[in-house]
Amino acid sequence: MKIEVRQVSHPEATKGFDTAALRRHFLIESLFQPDEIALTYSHIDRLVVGGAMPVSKALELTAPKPIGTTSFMARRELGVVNIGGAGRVWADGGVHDLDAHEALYVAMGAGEVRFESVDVASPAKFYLISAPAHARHKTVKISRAMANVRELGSPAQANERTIYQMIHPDVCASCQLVLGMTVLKPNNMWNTMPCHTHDRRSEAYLYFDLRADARVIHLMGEPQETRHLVVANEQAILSPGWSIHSGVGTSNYAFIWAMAGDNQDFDDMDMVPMEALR
Ligand SMILES: O=C(O)C(=O)C[C@H](O)C(=O)CO
Ligand SMILES: [Zn+2]
Repeated sequence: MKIEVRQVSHPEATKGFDTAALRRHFLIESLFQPDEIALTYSHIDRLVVGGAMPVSKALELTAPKPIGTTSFMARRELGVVNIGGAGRVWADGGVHDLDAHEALYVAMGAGEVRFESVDVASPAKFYLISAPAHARHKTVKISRAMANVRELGSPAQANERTIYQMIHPDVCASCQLVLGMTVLKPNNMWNTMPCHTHDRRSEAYLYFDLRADARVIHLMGEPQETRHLVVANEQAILSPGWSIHSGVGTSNYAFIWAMAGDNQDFDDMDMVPMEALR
């Protein structure tokens, strides 16, 4: 298992970052490595973001030093979304089969967590996102059918998309984590525009189902001081509370968003008027 620690960047420092520094601080380029769990520990809301890609063996989620407890789940909750072939997750004493686009909420105190692919020829790719937790809820599998569905956007704004809220107070209880998947309708390229910030919560995006030769131009930064990251398929971005998080693809794509912080209110956003963006 690998883990990289990223410190918090102040918005005033971020203004002076060149492309390489912006990418080093805010972009996670390689989450899915065969037979590896690759994690990034970010000090924004102590989010742990990563991927587990079991191929020839099962992979166990252990607790390296930055986690600070004897087991990973001792004082944390975990969201898992499979974006690959069929897979299985052992957690909380049970086995949970996860097909593509299915999610699992793993409760604090779940004990050992292990990941396995059903078919070596089509390995599972488990996206992982974890936040500190203070209470034990239920470990629950969330299919797309169980998600809270929100339709947003319009063809005229090239942003028609479906939001599947999966770890959300209307679907399952969690301490901090709120997680979902947004799927752009064909020929619609913009996500989260008009854009917003929410200083009460940090967020992470994992872009996926993007063609290998396509990119998402992800917009970040304070609304009056925007920067961009050029993002490839299966790469993730970290979005501190002060930053907008929006993107436009050169081709169709989907993404998984996840948040943690002071509240779980999806609609608690500070919308940025278009004329304020710089
Ligand atoms: O398509 C969107 O808009 C989103 O998915 C927005 C994210 O869910 C978000 O930023 C929630 O705060
Ligand atoms: Zn947001």
